[in-house]
Amino acid sequence: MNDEQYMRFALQLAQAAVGQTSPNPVVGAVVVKDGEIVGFGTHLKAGEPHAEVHALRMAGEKAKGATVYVTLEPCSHYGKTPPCADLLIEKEVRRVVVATTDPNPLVAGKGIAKLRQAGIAVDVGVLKEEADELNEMFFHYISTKTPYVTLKYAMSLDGKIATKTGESKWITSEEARRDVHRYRRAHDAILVGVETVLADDPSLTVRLGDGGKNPIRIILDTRLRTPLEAKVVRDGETPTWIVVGSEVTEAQMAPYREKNVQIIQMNEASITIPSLLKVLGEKKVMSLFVEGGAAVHGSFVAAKAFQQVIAYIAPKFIGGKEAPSPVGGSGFAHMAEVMSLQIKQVETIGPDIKIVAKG
Ligand SMILES: Nc1c(/N=C/[C@H](O)[C@H](O)[C@H](O)COP(=O)(O)O)[nH]c(=O)[nH]c1=O
Ligand SMILES: Nc1c(N[C@@H]2O[C@H](COP(=O)(O)O)[C@@H](O)[C@H]2O)[nH]c(=O)[nH]c1=O
Ligand SMILES: [Zn+2]
Repeated sequence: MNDEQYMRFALQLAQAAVGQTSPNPVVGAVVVKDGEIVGFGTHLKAGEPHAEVHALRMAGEKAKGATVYVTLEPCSHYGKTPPCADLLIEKEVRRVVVATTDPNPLVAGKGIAKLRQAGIAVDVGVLKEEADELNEMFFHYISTKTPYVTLKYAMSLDGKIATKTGESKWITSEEARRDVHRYRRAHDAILVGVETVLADDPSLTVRLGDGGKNPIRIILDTRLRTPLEAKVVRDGETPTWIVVGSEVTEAQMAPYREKNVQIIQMNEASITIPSLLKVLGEKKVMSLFVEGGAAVHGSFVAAKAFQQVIAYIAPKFIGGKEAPSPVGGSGFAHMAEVMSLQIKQVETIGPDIKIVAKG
């Protein structure tokens, strides 16, 4: 096997933990000695050992003089765990192959420098694109301190997200909805507007597909209109945060606090997206899955405050001038102002189409 094949294995190991390591990145590591894989590991959970620690522990004595493949630059700082660069030096590995550097200001090239100062050969950039893609949410968060934002909507072939009477169950198939739940699991938080809560009474949990942890549920609700009997308030499945404007009174909030709902009060009468993202970033929300509805998507698009869009299109016609389309709000008046995206992926899921676009 060559460098790329060993790194591909390390990437697969990292991929296995996607959605479970926040606020840390996913990382995989493989130890090779005389053409034989003698150790491998992945970072499973923030605060637990890093990928390199698991791989070197498994390699034991064979780590000496070995080559180590790791999908992210070995850390060089004392976070919740000791630095991996020091461990690699202590185990006297001969060579380290790194897919991509770590933009975390605490690391950012220091890990590689430390290894080279200790006389260890370091090569950087093997399968860099794949490694960057794997941690694009972490990299965005660690460099902007605001969550990586994914917008998601499901619409009919004629561009409607509900009928004119507000019905929307279901537009897309079970398979497409299962795919959505995998995105819910991979994000720290899921966000909808109070109109969606009033129309669908959604639970916003990860139920279909292969399980995984529930994201925090965030409801944009300027005047606190979320019903107390809504599932997101009373099901206790996962934390619910309701974001309200500055006019909401303590008396209005009290009944929600009693139900362990966290209220985030902005210091503006209306909620602006940039200030919301700043507050969520401070609360260590690294990634945000915005599931609509139209008004909420409208505010994120107007602020151009998202990194990717996942659109599901069902082969159905809903029709009707009043039936809502995915992005509401005031919209751009002129073509010169509209936002251009890049299509990254087009695939069919059951009877539906899925399109991934990047801002
Ligand atoms: N109506 C559809 C969607 N509707 C998405 C809504 O925002 C809301 O999340 C739904 O009511 C799902 O709620 P729950 O969390 O499953 O209880 N999303 C989809 O992907 N397809 C559809 O057909
Ligand atoms: N998960 C991971 C790394 N994560 C890096 O270390 C930081 C977390 O450090 P700590 O708080 O000690 O867990 C995280 O922000 C990221 O920069 N580094 C690695 O060498 N290998 C790993 O497996
Ligand atoms: Zn580390």
